[in-house]
Order: sequence, then C-alpha cells, then structure tokens
Amino acid sequence: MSPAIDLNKVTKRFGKKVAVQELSLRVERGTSMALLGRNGAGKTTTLSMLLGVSSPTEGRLSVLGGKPTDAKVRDRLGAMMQEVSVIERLRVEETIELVRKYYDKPLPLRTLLDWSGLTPHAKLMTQGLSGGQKRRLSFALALAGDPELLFLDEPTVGMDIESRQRFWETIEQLKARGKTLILTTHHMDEAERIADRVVVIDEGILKADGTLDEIRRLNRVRTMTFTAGPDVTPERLRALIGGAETAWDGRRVRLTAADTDRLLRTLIRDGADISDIEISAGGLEQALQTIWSRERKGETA
Ligand SMILES: Nc1ncnc2c1ncn2[C@@H]1O[C@H](COP(=O)(O)OP(=O)(O)OP(=O)(O)O)[C@@H](O)[C@H]1O
Repeated sequence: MSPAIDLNKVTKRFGKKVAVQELSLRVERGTSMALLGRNGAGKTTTLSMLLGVSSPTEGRLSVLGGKPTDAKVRDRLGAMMQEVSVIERLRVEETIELVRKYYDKPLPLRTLLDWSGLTPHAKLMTQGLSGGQKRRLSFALALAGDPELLFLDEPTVGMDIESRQRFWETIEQLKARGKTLILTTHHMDEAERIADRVVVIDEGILKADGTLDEIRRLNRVRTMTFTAGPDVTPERLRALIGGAETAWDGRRVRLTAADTDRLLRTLIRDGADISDIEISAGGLEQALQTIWSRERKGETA
C-alpha cells in the first residue's frame, strides 16, 4: 500500500526565503506523527504543501498515493489549520451540514457536534462564536468526511482545558480506528500523548526523526531521584558527586546530570544509604532543548 505521505527532496522558497529545504519524509498509514520545531521552522508550510494549498518549488510529494489536489485524494483528507474562517450568517449546524454535503460518506451531524463539543452551541450563529469555539467548529469540519488522513496544525490553541481534554480523547479514538494523524504543536505533552513518531525540523531542515522514545533519548540529561538515609548529608553527597545539580525535598533527593549511571555506581561503591531509586530520561521538551543546543554548537543531531 502507498504511504500516507511521501516527500522527496521537497524545497519551498518564498522569494529568497527557504522555508523548507530538501525535506524527504515517508509516513506509513496509521501513524500518528508530531512535526515539531521552533516558530518559523517550516511546519505550516510543509502541511500546506501536503494539503495542496501550495506547491513545492522543487521536489516531489504524494499523499495517499496521489496528488493532494486530486478530488479523489482530497476527499480522504481532513485538516484543521491555524487560521479559522467561518461563513457568517450561518448557524453552527448549518455550516457543518454544508460541508457534509460535499462528501459521499460523511459522518452524522450528531457525531460531529458531539466530538467537537458543539452540541449545546449547534443553533448559534457562527460569527458569535468565541475563538475556542471556532476552533472546535474547524475540528468538526475537518472530520466531516470521515478522513483517513488528518492534519492538525496547532489544533488546541485557544481551547479551554475541558475542550482540550475532549479533543484529545476524540483524537485517541481516531488513532485507535487506524487514522493517520499529522500534528504540529508547541505543547510537548500533547505530542507525547499522541505521537508514535516524532519529526523535528529547524529552518526547514530535518533535524531528527524517530519514535517518541528514540527522540526522548536524544536528551543527554537524566534525572535520578532517591531517598537519602540519615547519614547521607548534602555535604557528603556533594563530596561524592561533585558538580551535579541536586534538590532536596525532606530526605528525597533529585539529582540532574548527564552521567547518572556513573554517579549511581559511585554512590553504591561508597556504601551510601540510598533507596527508592528512579532514573528518568526526561521528556520531549528536554530532548528538543538538546537538539537546539547541538545546533548552537554546530553539531549534527
Ligand atoms: N507566504 C509566505 N511568504 C513569505 N514567507 C513565508 C510565507 N509563509 C511562510 N513564510 C516564511 O517561511 C518560514 C516558515 O514558516 P512556517 O509558517 O511554515 O513556520 P512554522 O514552523 O509553522 O512556524 P510557527 O510555529 O510559528 O507556526 C518562516 O520564516 C515564514 O516567515
């Protein structure tokens, strides 16, 4: 089966500005991928090309085995982009109905209202919606055709906590139903919740690509937490572990360092009374910090 998306050395220029540079990426169907990067990294530009809204300056791309502009492909895509525009003087349910009519096998209106949390607002005129409600309407419209492939560009911006929660529950259901999800976000907890694959770009260039765990492991810093016995004083600990950063909360010690394995061996060799030891590699956020700091030092990720 053809991949969900396939980019082959795709470059996009806006005048002299290179927004995306020779990006090659193949994403199999059923994958949940987070496309991460700092502001201006080229995430939205990449999504726009995949949606057929703009075309690459160089390189080739295919979506669900065809061109994103082909009607047959377009019907199987859904997108929630950053800019939300609504047709004024229509009610929420009328707007959804209008979009549903475009598709052969749309999802039921009731399902779309329910999944987007808009059931209580179905009769509201769209121009009266709040920013967060407009985004929820945009979500309902993205799902109207029961798409195989869903693009979500910073989807939860402006949503309140409850809407966010409902949104991610729906996304998890869609993921369980085998949909392909391509997400951009600046909220690393959201990427960690949903992504099985993480792609990091910077200045339009691919910097890292791997499973969520692989990308997390790029983080060099580890956190070791343990309970210190009465004879383990801050002074004794400092003498053993040198400059590693420590924070004490009663007898619970949190130690942050790049070489926690070596420090743990030192503590055990010394016979230090420590227990309930936990070592964690840190999250995606720290991994991205590691990638950016490599960038600054001119190292490759
Ligand atoms: N239509 C355009 N004309 C000129 N430059 C553009 C255009 N669209 C994007 N760019 C530039 O291309 C680069 C990539 O922008 P893009 O919106 O893809 O970044 P992004 O990763 O989505 O950023 P953010 O996280 O801020 O949404 C930026 O430097 C941006 O200024």
